[in-house]
Amino acid sequence: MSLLGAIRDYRDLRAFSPEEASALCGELRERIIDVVLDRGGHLASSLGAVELIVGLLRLFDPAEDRIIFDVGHQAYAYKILTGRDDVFNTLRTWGGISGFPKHRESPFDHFDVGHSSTSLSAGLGYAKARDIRGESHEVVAFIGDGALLNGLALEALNNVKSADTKLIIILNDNEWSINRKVGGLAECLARMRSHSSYRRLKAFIKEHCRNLPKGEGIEAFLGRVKDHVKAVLQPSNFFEELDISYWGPFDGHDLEDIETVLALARRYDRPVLIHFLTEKGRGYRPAEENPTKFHGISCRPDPSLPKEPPLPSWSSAVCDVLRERAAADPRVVALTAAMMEGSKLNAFARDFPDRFFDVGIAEGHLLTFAAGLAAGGLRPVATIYATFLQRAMDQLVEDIAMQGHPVIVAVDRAGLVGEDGETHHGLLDVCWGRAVPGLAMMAPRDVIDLQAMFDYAFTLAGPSMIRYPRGCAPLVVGPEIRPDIASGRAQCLVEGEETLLIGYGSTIPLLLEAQQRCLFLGLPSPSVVDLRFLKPLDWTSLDDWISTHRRVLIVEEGYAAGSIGEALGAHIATQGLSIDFKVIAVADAYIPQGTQEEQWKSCGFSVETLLSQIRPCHVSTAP
Ligand SMILES: Cc1ncc(C[n+]2csc(CCOP(=O)(O)OP(=O)(O)O)c2C)c(N)n1
Ligand SMILES: CC(=O)[C@@H](O)[C@H](O)COP(=O)(O)O
Ligand SMILES: [Mg+2]
Repeated sequence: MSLLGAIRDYRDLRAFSPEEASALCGELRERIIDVVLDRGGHLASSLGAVELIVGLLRLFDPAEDRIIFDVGHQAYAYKILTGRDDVFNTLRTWGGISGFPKHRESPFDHFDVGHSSTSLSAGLGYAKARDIRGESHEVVAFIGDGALLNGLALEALNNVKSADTKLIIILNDNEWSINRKVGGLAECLARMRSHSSYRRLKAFIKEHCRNLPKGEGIEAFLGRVKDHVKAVLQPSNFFEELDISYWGPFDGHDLEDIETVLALARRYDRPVLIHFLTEKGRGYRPAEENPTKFHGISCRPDPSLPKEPPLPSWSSAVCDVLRERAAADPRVVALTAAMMEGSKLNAFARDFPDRFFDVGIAEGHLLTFAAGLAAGGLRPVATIYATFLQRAMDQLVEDIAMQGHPVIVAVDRAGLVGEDGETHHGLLDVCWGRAVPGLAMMAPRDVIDLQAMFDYAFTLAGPSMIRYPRGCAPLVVGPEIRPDIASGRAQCLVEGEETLLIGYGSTIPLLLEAQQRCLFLGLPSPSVVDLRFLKPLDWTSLDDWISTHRRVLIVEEGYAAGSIGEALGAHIATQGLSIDFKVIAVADAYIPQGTQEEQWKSCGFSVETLLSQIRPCHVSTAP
């Protein structure tokens, strides 16, 4: 029987010999590789963290101690070892387990994650709560070298001293974010990787740990560590300056090293950061060689499905537009917050290296930096996933919109995103964006409108937001001829009767499909309208269209609360119109992982749901 198969409980790990523990790491890697190549997921990060997780579970007890992951995309081995091996093959599927820690999934997942750089703040909170409640468990925050460079993590580091509590920080340094990590602090960390004084400190800790007497002597030893730290640290260490003991760097794949130092950390009474060096993708050659490609991979394509020539993704269509604009206008610059790969900006970065900025995982900074670039006379396009825009709403309001800076915020992954699940959906940008004075908001249904909207946004003197979903961008949807985008007009794609179907962006193909199905079923054809502009809304056209229909259905890939539908409903009510009105949007809930299709269906984005709304109207008019 395999070692993994023999484990009934993570506590069994403690009885493993060092050889068995290290063999177990090999088995965990095989399991992760098998499932993730099939299901998709965050392969490279999880492979790199296996020994650290095994070490943690041999030294700490998550039933008592709190282990908090950052982003949570590296925690697959933890899931497997804390009772989820038998369901691990349901990873990221509808009804299966999440790709991220979830406290509702397991009592050993102490903090839900997905967005980065929260582990230190949450860890400090847990630690302080422990102190105030007079408890004595350990709190461990596990953070990657990319996530550590985010403002939130730095704020937490700054707070460690005044919080005056013990926190163990595991820094999992694999030298990568999704792409290479960037910035001055990244370089500072890189220097620590090789600085000889840190190596001497490591040698000191290892040597003394081995001979550390149990119980007695620990305080004296720790005093010596402190003195030694002072003696060897030249130049000053960023973490030590913040009053956080820095230990390392250690080999994050050497279980003996890991366990030695974790054992010491348990007995230490101060906040400590332990710097481990790991290899992203460890144990799977393609991922070791290309950690960016294997950071996150999709599920294996179904071989029974016909292979259609792939359409460009929305992200690459945007990159094409930006390259074209940048070639024509030297003021155009493009920005990302650590998502160059996902936002498909590689070609822009290659063609315009001086006009491309990856600011690291720093969404707030991204938007204020863009505001400064615009104020300085450039035409910045800040690309950002809708979910991560949540981190920067303040900057969108205060630094961009309120001051009227002509920044284009290109909102990628707007809507339901599939397998990453609830932490990664972009369902709030419309409700919030709509409320921001002075912000123009658009949503293209195809590449033609995408180009037109960017062209138009570049002519504006103020800020704009263009939202598009995860997935492929259709080249043309509906009529190719359309109202000039500068008119701000919505477009009626199909003139029908009785029912008016309204949508924008991703929901337009669905509305057209429903309209076609009505024709097929012999029902009256509904009208179909694409809003194109979410702010300002084209009220004049809408009033005309609404007044000639008996039923209005608006379908939006965003939360219903604060939706365009909500505004439309209020408008219809104030006009005192007697019209059947319904909003199909995402209900007041978090939508779990699954395919985008499954999530769409669960939210009522299906032809069947639309037909069920359209039919009663028809039935009521039947003789
Ligand atoms: C707020 C936020 N911005 C961006 C991301 C996307 N993202 C997920 S993992 C990651 C890289 C994290 O690097 P690191 O912490 O070093 O972990 P590694 O993948 O190297 O293990 C990024 C940018 C995110 N999850 N949250
Ligand atoms: C963990 C994380 O936040 C990213 O890796 C995210 O999963 C990327 O999503 P896409 O696959 O949509 O680029
Ligand atoms: Mg990293």
